[in-house]
Amino acid sequence: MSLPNTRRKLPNIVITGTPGCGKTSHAEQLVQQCPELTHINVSEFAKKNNCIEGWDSERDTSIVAEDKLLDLLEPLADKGGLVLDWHCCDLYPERWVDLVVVLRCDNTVLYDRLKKRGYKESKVQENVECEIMQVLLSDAKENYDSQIVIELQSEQVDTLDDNVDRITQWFTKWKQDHSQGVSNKLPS
Ligand SMILES: Nc1ncnc2c1ncn2[C@@H]1O[C@H](COP(=O)(O)OP(=O)(O)OP(=O)(O)O)[C@@H](O)[C@H]1O
Repeated sequence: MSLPNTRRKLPNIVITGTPGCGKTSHAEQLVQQCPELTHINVSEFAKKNNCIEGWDSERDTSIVAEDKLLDLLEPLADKGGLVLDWHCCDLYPERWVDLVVVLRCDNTVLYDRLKKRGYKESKVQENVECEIMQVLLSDAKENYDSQIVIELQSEQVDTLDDNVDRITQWFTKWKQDHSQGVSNKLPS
């Protein structure tokens, strides 16, 4: 098992969940509250950096060249302080990741959000079924230590605020713990 790199001064946070659950809304609010963190919308990052290798017409979505994407993200992840916002979470090496936030959403609310986006019915259904089957939660638990995986509901604006406050508290504590750890290890 490759453990997180404790030499980083800032943690890396993965925000995952079924499309429409609120990953980008959470990530944007989190970096507003914690300006030391950098939000990476991984899907946009992949497009901007030519990491798209095709189109999945059945799923109506781009196919991402994951190896190339990981090579580009690696130096950023080594520095730390990333908020990685994408529905996939099982591709990042364990050593990069300090916290995995899995956002969950009520099926009816999610259905309405995806419909509002103009997604075709089959894509809406596929995503709602993915949420019902807890696919992203299972992926997170299978790929990372269960102690760093947290599940948060994301139906209302109030809960979004509460969730971001909780992640901010975790971030502040992580920094405190690790600054003590680093100073303890300094040679006399
Ligand atoms: N907790 C919440 N309360 C109210 N509205 C929310 C909440 N979370 C997300 N939304 C709304 O749901 C919609 C989808 O949110 P968002 O784009 O953040 O989801 P996402 O998971 O990043 O989607 P994608 O994976 O497709 O990028 C937006 O209109 C957003 O305002």
